[in-house]
Amino acid sequence: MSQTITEFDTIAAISTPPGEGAISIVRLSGEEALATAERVFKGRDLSKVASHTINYGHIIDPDTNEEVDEVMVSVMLAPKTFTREDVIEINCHGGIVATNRILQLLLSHGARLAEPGEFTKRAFLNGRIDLSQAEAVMDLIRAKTDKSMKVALNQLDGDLAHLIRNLRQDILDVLAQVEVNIDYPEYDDVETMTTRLLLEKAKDVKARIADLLSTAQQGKVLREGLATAIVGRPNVGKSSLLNHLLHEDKAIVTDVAGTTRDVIEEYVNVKGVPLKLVDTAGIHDTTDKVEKIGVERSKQALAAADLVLLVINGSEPLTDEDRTLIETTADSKRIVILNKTDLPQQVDLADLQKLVGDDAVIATSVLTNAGMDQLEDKIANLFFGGIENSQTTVMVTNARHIGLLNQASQALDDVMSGIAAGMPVDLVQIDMTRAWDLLGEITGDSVQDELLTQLFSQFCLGK
Ligand SMILES: Nc1nc2c(c(=O)[nH]1)N(C=O)[C@@H](CNc1ccc(C(=O)N[C@@H](CCC(=O)O)C(=O)O)cc1)CN2
Ligand SMILES: Nc1nc2c(ncn2[C@@H]2O[C@H](COP(=O)(O)OP(=O)(O)OP(=O)(O)O)[C@@H](O)[C@H]2O)c(=O)[nH]1
Ligand SMILES: [Mg+2]
Repeated sequence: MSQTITEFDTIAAISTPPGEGAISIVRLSGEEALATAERVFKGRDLSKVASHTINYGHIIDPDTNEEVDEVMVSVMLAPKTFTREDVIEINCHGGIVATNRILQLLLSHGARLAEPGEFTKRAFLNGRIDLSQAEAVMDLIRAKTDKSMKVALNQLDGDLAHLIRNLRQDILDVLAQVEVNIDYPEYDDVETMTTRLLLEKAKDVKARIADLLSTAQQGKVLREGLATAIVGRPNVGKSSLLNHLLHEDKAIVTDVAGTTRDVIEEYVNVKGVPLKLVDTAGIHDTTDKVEKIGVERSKQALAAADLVLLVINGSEPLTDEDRTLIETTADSKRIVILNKTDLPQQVDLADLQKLVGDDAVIATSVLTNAGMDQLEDKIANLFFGGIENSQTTVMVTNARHIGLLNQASQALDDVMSGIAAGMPVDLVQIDMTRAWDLLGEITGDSVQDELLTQLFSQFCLGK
């Protein structure tokens, strides 16, 4: 589909964030991009300048002759452009008014407002990038850590696409071989030979898909952040811990129990692991109306968490509430933190270890910093075994890709069980072809229009 020549109208959008800034970019793409820009630009004759040049001049409203802004205009002619179409970028003074007026002028002189992601969609439809690369553009913009940016960048460079293409090619090769065997049988046992070929390839491709899927858990965390709930009784130091991990005094900390009344959410980068950190109101029985709602929300955050940091105050004896929390979080991935170890201790570390079970307890003092580094290491190791240093660069980070890989793996299982059950080769072929199709949806080689529309609609405007 990426090879078909399609006619596109000329689109325009503001490609920089809305609001005040030093410079804003209004971007145009399509056959009429140059002509549209020329209608509102006074300066050098843009139709005569070399491609890939930037040109000083003014934007003038041709209907009123009014000067709108002083600008620099980049002229990039097809095909060596972001969309493979003619692209014009107007670099204007940042600020909402001038930028919007320029966009409006372009819209009334030949361009249409781009849909979100439409520039990137064109890069895909015109064959410059595949679908996984287009999706990587968005991941790159939303990346929260160096590592997640690197993974997205590799995907943008086509690493995942390359891997998927290899898998598809291998399947195609074996399907072609099967056809030949069926059409020109050279041996009597051609059926056995052919099923063996299919079986071996199904096993091989399935194993390679499994490798990719094994990166998915990490990949998803890199993309979305690990939902981490800090829970514990009131006043144990939850908000202090959040502030410490953030390196910022975000949450209010006081010695009054019940200080945090609502759930606070912040992204932090702990040794390369992006955490979506949720500070919660201390969980306990309360009659205070506001606090009660906070406690309910804490319980919800707890239920939604990928990781629980359960904080216990070592300077006070364990209470029933502590014990209940230890019990209710037992099935979650959790780290138990024995805090306030700078004060005289009322909780014995060894006893607590025993009570908690397998999980190591980390003794900390947010006040003196003791144990904090150990805690950060533990969080990082729990999920990645030190992903920051890992060499894996091809990672599956995208829920759509994960779903398709799982389905393809299932189709390969069907190939194998079909063969085991002695199904005729042409039926087995169908499952093998299905695996090939499903993998093609990742790269967009076989993909439905609605899916494209839905995917690109999640993009930023002007991207
Ligand atoms: N001003 C500006 N900055 C930008 C972008 C943009 O569109 N405009 N980009 C938008 O995301 C990113 C850069 N990405 C780009 C990717 C490909 C091509 C491009 O023209 N590719 C051609 C030719 C490459 C070449 O000259 O060798 C191609 O691949 O055929 C341009 C930008 C980030 N910075
Ligand atoms: N000595 C000592 N005090 C601490 C430590 N961590 C927190 N505190 C103090 O304990 C008090 C409560 O801390 P917060 O972080 O507000 O506790 P919280 O768990 O968020 O409390 P609520 O929001 O009320 O549930 C504050 O006075 C903190 O300064 C610690 O490690 N040692
Ligand atoms: Mg608090």
